Amino acid sequence: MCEIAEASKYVINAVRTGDLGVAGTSNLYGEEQLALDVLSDRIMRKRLIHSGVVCNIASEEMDEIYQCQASADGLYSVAYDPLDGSSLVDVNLAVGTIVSIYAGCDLLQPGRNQVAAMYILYGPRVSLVYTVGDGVHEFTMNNLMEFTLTRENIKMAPEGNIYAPGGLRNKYNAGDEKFIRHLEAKGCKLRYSGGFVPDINQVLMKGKGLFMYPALSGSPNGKLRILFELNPMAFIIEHAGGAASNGSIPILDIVPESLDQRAPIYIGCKEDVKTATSFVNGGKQDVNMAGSFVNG
Ligand SMILES: O=P(O)(O)OC[C@H]1O[C@](O)(COP(=O)(O)O)[C@@H](O)[C@@H]1O
Ligand SMILES: [Mg+2]
Ligand SMILES: [Mg+2]
Repeated sequence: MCEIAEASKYVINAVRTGDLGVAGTSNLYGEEQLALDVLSDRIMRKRLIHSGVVCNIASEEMDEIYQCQASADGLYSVAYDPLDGSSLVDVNLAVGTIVSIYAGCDLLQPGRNQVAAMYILYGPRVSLVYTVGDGVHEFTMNNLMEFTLTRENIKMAPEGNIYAPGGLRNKYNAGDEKFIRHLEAKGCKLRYSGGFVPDINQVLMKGKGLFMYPALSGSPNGKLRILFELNPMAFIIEHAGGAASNGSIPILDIVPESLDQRAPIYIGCKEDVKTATSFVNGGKQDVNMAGSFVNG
């Protein structure tokens, strides 16, 4: 984890001053890679190899698992998104690195088996949030580029009034649309940046609210990736007292079958996630066209 923290210093340097162009290659999702995606991936991989404690690595920007060492003895495997939200760098919005860590060599395990998860947020300040299953803690980078502890044992309220909804709303299914109307009728504030790391960080640090990226028409599994994005964030949010669901089961209980598997997600305060899933599953509440809601 210290090696990852070190790597983030090079990633933030690349974000601040690096080439904003495309790399001319595409990743395993067929998405065009930016030069910054490729560089951040290389920085992370190099540090993880250098750590000497990693056997397998998988990343959003690599086509297959990279084996650092063959033996699993006392070693860890790491899945990561080196530069989440990279298409926001050119408009100077916040981006981040997301990391998931397992003991041994197997990366296709339910997220609940993670031994640690962390993210680094490159915003106006650089912060690092992690859990090893014993509380969620935040470090902030100081002017010497050292991380100092700024918040310990971060906890979320049972429900909140912020929502961050991803995906085109005209592609939402009826349950998700009703849920959004329910939030609007309740007076919740829309706060969506388009970067998963800052959007999750906001919900976690304010301690209230929910992020969702639901199934869309034509994309039944939404957009976000289980291994590189959803599992680490779900692990952190659950350890802060929140919840994360794909609409039916906890994200952390999904057994992944492939590296590139995606899932819909509702993540944040426990009660908010519960309400979201009840709407998605055609629950009790209904909202009329004017936006006020009625029980039915
Ligand atoms: O542009 P949309 O559809 O709102 O999607 C936003 C989501 O896509 C992402 O940018 C995907 O991540 P990458 O930049 O790593 O591809 C997330 O950070 C964010 O939550
Ligand atoms: Mg990503
Ligand atoms: Mg990415």
